[in-house]
Amino acid sequence: MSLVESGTFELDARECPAPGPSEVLVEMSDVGICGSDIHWYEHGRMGDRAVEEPLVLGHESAGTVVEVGADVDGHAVGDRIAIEPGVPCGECEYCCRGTYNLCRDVEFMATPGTDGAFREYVAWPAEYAYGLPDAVSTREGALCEPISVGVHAVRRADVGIGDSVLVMGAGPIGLLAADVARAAGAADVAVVDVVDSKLDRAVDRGADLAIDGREADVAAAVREAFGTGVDAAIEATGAPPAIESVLDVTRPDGTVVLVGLAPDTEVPVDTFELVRRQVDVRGSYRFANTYPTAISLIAGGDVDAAEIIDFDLPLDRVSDAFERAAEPVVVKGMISMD
Ligand SMILES: NC(=O)C1=CN([C@@H]2O[C@H](COP(=O)(O)OP(=O)(O)OC[C@H]3O[C@@H](n4cnc5c(N)ncnc54)[C@H](O)[C@@H]3O)[C@@H](O)[C@H]2O)C=CC1
Ligand SMILES: CC(=O)[C@H](N)C(=O)O
Repeated sequence: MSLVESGTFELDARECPAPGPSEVLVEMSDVGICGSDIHWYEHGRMGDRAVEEPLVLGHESAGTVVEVGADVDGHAVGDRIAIEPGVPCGECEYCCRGTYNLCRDVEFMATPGTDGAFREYVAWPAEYAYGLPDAVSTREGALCEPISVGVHAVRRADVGIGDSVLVMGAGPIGLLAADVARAAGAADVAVVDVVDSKLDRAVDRGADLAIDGREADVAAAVREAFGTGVDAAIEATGAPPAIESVLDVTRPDGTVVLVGLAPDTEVPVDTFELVRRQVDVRGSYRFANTYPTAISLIAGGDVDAAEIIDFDLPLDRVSDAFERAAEPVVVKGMISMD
């Protein structure tokens, strides 16, 4: 199923790909709809990149191996796997350092030039396919991708035992990052959002404090609850007012990790305050070396991946699914390929 222009998907018949020697052929079963898929669907472009050829969307995916390339070890036909959607060049400075999320030549699913996972079969490098244990369904395994964004952000935030953490935004990234922060040892987790049902959901999932960003002065609410501020804050909205206020919620020597992405986001920054309070402000881009951790977090019950899913629809209802996934109350929509 390809996006041919903004708002239009078309079913196109393609040959089943043949896996290369180091690839596995995967029959897809579950694919999540990410905010970036919705952005491509609604606008047909992102920044300076546009959909000029039909593009298969979907990069949160899992399925079953149906064929293995001649050189593949460690995967067999019948294995259920989650697919890591970015394949880096493996040769640049960042790949060599292990921060392959920063590779400039990465081929990332569902971006122009690299088809995504809303299709029956995907041939993918075995190195970026991860076996799922019995305790993890393919539906949950597909969500290793947004969980990985959370794992990377929590690592960037250096969250440790006993820490207090604020997560701005209770979308999929925020809710999953909150679970990951708890698993990393956070003793107190506060979540901010501007949608009632999402605040309720954060509390149901274990947040100690839910702050309504429409009503509260977030920094004042944080200080009331946590004294001089939280140890770490993770921004997962991309909304300028939230970005502005997240810079003011940590204690002196705290860490703010910016995950939220929105084109052309500019916010006023009081650098004097950031310097005086010695705040670390860090970006967090995609993820590297996170899939095994994401799988263990689901298997161990630390991250409730299934709970964030609001609906599953079949591939032939992909347009309905995208319209529904874009509703502000929806956290995660999935396409079920079976
Ligand atoms: N850095 C990276 O590698 C990645 C960044 N992202 C970005 O992270 C952000 C979060 O992703 P999703 O959870 O998928 O997005 P989402 O749009 O589903 O969730 C954002 C949440 O923020 C809430 N929100 C909006 N304005 C707010 C405000 N002023 N205060 C508090 N909450 C507010 C919304 O109600 C929503 O629940 C997006 O900007 C996305 O583009 C997503 C994946 C990877
Ligand atoms: C990592 C992501 O999920 C993001 N949507 C992206 O395309 O970078």
